[in-house]
Amino acid sequence: MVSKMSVKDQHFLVVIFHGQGHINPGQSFAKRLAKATGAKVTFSTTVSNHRLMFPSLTSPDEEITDEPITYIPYSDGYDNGIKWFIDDPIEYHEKFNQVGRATFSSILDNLAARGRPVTCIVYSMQMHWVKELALERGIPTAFHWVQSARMLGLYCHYLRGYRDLINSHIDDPFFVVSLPHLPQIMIKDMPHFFMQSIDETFKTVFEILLLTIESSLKPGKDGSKPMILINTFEALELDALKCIEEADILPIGPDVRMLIPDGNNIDISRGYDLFKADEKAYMDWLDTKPENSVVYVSFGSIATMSKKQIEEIQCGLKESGRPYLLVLRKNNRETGVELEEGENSMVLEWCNQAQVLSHPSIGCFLTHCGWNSTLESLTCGVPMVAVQQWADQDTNARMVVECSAGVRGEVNKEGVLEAEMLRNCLEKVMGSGERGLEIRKCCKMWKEKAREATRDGGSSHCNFNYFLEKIVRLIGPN
Ligand SMILES: O=c1ccn([C@@H]2O[C@H](COP(=O)(O)OP(=O)(O)O[C@H]3O[C@H](CO)[C@@H](O)[C@H](O)[C@H]3O)[C@@H](O)[C@H]2O)c(=O)[nH]1
Repeated sequence: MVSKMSVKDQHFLVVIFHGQGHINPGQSFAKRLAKATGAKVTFSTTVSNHRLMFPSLTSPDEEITDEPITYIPYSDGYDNGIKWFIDDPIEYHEKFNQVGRATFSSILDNLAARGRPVTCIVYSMQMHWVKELALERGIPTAFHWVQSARMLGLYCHYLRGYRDLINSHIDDPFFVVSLPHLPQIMIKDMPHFFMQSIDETFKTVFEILLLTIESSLKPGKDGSKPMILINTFEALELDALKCIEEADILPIGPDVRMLIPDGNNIDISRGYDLFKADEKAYMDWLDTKPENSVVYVSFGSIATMSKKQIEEIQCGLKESGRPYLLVLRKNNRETGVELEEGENSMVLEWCNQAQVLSHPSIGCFLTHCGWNSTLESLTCGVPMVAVQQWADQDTNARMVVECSAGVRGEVNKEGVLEAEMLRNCLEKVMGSGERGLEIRKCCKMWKEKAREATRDGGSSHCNFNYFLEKIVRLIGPN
């Protein structure tokens, strides 16, 4: 058990790369940290994201305290959010490395000058310079990996000797690769960053990603083993967690919005989002629907869908005869697609996904398999139809099928999930056939295991305490 007397005097700084997929697990982790320790916790993301999270501030870059967390933004050099990092990644990352590093460094100086020196930094993807700054200043760190352990394992194997094997078979999608501690995997199910045909955009993003992983594996200033906190749980990825020996690998998840830290109650309280939730009374609408009847559709905060894809999805959903809740962000609406709404369908711009997935009427999640969505679905026991797009999503979709939490919606040659395929998938997952029964049984099991992990004495709870104990050991009592 961690001595609260020593840990509560610390000041944790959780610093996050921009994007909803990073901000959500980061915020959940920060809240959990504050609740478990009573220590000061500061959360920092880019100015442009801070402005979206707090749109009504008088001064847009203002520090804000919403107990128990204080929010202080750093700049990535694009405070108006004009250049999103994949529009021009080379220019973005050049500026991000300079401006981000400098402004983040000033935050550390300012906090120290105000008598609130940071004693531990938890940082996320693409931010290799945080580790460098922390090493210079002797501040202990932990890397917060917000994707699956399997993904981290794949990247580490790629870095540690398997790059040539993977690259030499990259054009053979069905070639099966065997890697230590991971299930055999076909080339087509590997992270799309491995594909040599990817353009410069993704190459740069990938290089920075690898750089961050490499730097996260460096020991601390005192030679201590580095710590990697992973947003997953042991029961889901026991083997994959053994891929890396150079660091303390600590699965501490699921860090999802609906779980109260260290408890098994449901906390539907909102975190701060980059998008405004739709004002339609969607939760009331869900209340009118029978248990396990509604299909929830969302493709996360980045993916865009073609007009054809949206039409096919709407058509498949309508033909399935099942009620559906479809999230389509503004950029998807600009395709000019006609949206159909009626008694059995609702289209939203954004919602509180954790709250929606926790509603008993939800029977299936048609998802792009971003890691947060995948984990949220598992934590809520909702079966999935997986239609992956990029990055880690192929690998996540593969895992969904392997752990019988859903099926994959195969796309046609144009990359479109056709209406008929969608209808069949929904029938497989929600229908009365054997496969559906099996999937629903497994989803209940995953829901229980995910919650078990974060309860007192659960594996994630113990790993979280190990992290706190180690930090206190590294810092020494104040
Ligand atoms: O209407 C919505 C739609 C989404 N969400 C939330 O937004 C987050 C979306 O995250 P995720 O499912 O991971 O998708 P992306 O936004 O696409 O995340 C990016 O970042 C993830 C973490 O690195 C990767 O796994 C993904 O592949 C990558 O696209 C989740 O927490 C959702 O609950 C809402 O709250 N409301």
